[in-house]
Amino acid sequence: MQLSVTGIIRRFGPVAALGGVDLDVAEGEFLTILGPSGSGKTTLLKAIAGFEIPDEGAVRLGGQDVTLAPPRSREVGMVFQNYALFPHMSVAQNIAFPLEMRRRPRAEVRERVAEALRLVELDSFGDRLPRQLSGGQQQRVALARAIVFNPRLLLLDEPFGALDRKLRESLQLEVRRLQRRLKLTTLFITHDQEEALIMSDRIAVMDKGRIQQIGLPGELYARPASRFVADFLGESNLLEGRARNGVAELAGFGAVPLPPAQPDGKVTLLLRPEALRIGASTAALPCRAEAVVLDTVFLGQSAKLRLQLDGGTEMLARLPLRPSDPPPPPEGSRVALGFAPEDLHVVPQG
Ligand SMILES: Nc1ncnc2c1ncn2[C@@H]1O[C@H](COP(=O)(O)OP(=O)(O)OP(=O)(O)O)[C@@H](O)[C@H]1O
Repeated sequence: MQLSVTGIIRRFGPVAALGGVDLDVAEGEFLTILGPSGSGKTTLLKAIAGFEIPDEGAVRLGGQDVTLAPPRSREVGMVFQNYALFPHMSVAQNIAFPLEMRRRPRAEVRERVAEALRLVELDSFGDRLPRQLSGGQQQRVALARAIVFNPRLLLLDEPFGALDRKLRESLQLEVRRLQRRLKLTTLFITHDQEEALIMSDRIAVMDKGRIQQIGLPGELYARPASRFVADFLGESNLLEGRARNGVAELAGFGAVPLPPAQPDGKVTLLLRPEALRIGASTAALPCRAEAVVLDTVFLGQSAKLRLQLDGGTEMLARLPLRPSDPPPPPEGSRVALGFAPEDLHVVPQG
């Protein structure tokens, strides 16, 4: 169901955990709130779930104002990082709990629990206790419990935080598949930018109690609206320079052409590490410099290089590697670097 948050403010003493948040999540959309620790993500989720009453602003679900409604009445499913299953109840009893609370008839409970178990692929685990399951399985039970009553909205607060990488990745895909299939409006919280890029229809980047930018993952990555977003989402080279007559003077690279209509004055330019090329392939590029390799990290399908330009500026490059490619240049070697000016993004000042 459509969720709309308008002008939410929540203060704790002198701290404004939320400093005026506006957010619309469309029906069936998977929206991620991405932000560093302390940016206000959990406080926002609590205000939406009904565990925090905001000082100002409103929360609407399907057009209905629920700002002051008790959590139970909102019909919202939630999954947290620490599974929060009832340890003395079986898996099936855990999943049945929200239905029992709603006093659903026994036959319906049985049917819905079986269906939820099937959806999270734990059909044969109904009689086990939570402690007899792995972390990933427990989190799937928590998910089944959150969706078994057909919630109007699903809230996920760092649900994979305690899991190892492989398990995280398979659960990310599983949750996404399930969410699409059930067309569940979902708000997902993470501080992991890679997870946000993998899972989301849209991402809202939060900092200091405010949404700094909201958009499609590709849009935020390619055209961040501020230095903070450029830095927080993905790896970045942020180059400072001065623009004059459509050209910026950049240390090491010389005059670099800027996009049309760029006013004169200070500019911050974003160049993603994968846009920086090194070695022979730079010969035909209009923006070139020389650098020393400070270190090289081999990552399997790519290598990450930290480079230092002659003027002292450090840059990051990411080189895609095929199995037949020669090894990347080692530490201490001198290399040519270059990029195409169309790969630059001018980061708005402010
Ligand atoms: N009950 C509270 N009392 C006082 N301050 C609080 C309370 N809850 C949150 N805060 C403060 O509000 C700010 C936002 O906290 P919040 O938990 O929403 O951040 P977060 O983005 O979810 O962080 P994390 O990723 O670490 O969970 C922080 O500065 C926090 O210290």
